[in-house]
Amino acid sequence: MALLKQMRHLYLRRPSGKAENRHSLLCALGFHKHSASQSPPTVEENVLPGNGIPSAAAVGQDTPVKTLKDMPGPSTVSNIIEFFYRDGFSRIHEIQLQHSQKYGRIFKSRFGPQLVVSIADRDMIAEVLRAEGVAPQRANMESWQEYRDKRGRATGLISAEGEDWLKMRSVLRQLIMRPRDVAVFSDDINGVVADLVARVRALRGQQPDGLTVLNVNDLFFNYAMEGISVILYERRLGCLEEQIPRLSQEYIAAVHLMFSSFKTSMYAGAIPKWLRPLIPKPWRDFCHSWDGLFKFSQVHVDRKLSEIQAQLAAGQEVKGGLLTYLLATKDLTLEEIYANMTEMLLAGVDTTSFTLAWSTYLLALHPQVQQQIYEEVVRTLGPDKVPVSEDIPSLPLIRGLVKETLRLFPVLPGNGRITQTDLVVGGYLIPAGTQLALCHYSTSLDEDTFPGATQFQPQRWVRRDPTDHVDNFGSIPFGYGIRSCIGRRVAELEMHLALTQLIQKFRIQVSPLTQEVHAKTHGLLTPGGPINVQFVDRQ
Ligand code: HEM
Repeated sequence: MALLKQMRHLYLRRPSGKAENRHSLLCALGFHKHSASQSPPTVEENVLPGNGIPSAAAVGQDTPVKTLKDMPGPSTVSNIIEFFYRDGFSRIHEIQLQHSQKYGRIFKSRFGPQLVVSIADRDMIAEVLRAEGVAPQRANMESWQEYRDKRGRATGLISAEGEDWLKMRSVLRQLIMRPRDVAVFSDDINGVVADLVARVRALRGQQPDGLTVLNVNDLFFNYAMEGISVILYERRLGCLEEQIPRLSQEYIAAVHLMFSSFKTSMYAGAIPKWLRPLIPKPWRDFCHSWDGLFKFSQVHVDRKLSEIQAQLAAGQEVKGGLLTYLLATKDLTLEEIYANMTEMLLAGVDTTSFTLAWSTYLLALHPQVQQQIYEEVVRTLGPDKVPVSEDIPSLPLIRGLVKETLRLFPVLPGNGRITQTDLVVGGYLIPAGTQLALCHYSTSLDEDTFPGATQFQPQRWVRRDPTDHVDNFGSIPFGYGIRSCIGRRVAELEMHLALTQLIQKFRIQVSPLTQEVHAKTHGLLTPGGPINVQFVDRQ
């Protein structure tokens, strides 16, 4: 990416304390609502052909505005029963659907002291997101902030707010937000895809039928981990090798553990501080998980820094990618680099791997659809050509496959926003500071927006002609607007390149070992059981 001939200002050691260089970016850059400096998605990012969508639901001047008191919703007692006695935490997506059917497209719920307004309507969601200010807030991140204060760590994009967030976002968005920015990673990702294909062959060879890969999610976890590490740390970890190097193995095991314990320890933030001496485990686990995540990133960032310093000392040219660029430019402090690498790793592994696991499952369940996609791939690339990022626009069904998978199984079944001004939505006055839950799982399954909503139809995303598109907030798996997923293009590249090659090389079939797999919520929307699929050679 960047050719750095001279780097005199590299970070030499880890500064202590929190992020430095906080200056009033909001004022200095003169940001205001809908400024040109924001990065609203292109039309192409949120399009769905063929469905006319009315303009966002508006409250007429004369319509009397109702208050939150008037808003329907489940009682606190029924929520407690649903979540604690009926294990609602693993069915949050289903409860979202049930509640929206029972109470309507906007309803309120109370979780202890916290009031949440849920919105399960495409147009109301559009209204909220389109009205966002310059630094939208997703949720209360007090516990994340508390950990960072305690350890003298900086916040990364996920946990930062206000000017800190805006500063980091404006640096990172220039590096990985557009398809052409991530196109440079094509070759590196294809190296990882080659190892994925080899790993599929090796794993199926270990099964009696010579075809089945058990629990593809483990395989895709390793693929996603390897893929994101190549981009974030500019380094291969060996996650897809037969013998994973010991150091990498330890890291993968630690990170694996962290990802799983992390999700449960998320509840640490929900337990009031005064209760911690009585119930210390969640907060202890929460801190422990973050210690591990930060350590992992720090090792790799520090290693890169040492390599660069050695190259400079030897008078060599320094070439590199994202991390090299960040270390060289000092646009972010070293602590901010640690924090962002940590948070991007956290956000970039499970999300991509679950989506890939669901995609292969859906392909296996729908051989005819798979055949159509295969024909498109072979028509466009032939049976052997390795796809690169520039080929993806010519593979609309591969893009449709990813979009349709994320519509049926949005990794984040809901998202949050804290309102920054008073808003009127759906006829209700919602005061500033209210936590909103945007119910993407429900809107993704709305028949009005997606006829045949429960069916798997990647072709529904293919445009019939260039004018065949409308803004669509029914399915926005990466969010929308200035606070949307910064890793979207990276994730898409990893998924498009992997799926294209898997479809090109293998017929993917359901294994007799696979039971029907349902989704469950475990922080993210995950496969509720192992997905075992057969990979049959095409040639
Ligand atoms: C299938 C893959 C992925 C999905 C579905 C996904 C989805 C999302 C969603 C819904 C959000 C919240 C957006 C909002 O609030 O409007 C988000 C935020 C974020 N994602 Fe992703 N993501 C994926 C992959 C990745 C990857 C690979 C990375 C790392 C490069 C990443 C890094 C982030 C970060 C840092 C944020 C916080 C952005 C901010 O607050 O400014 N994500 N993602």
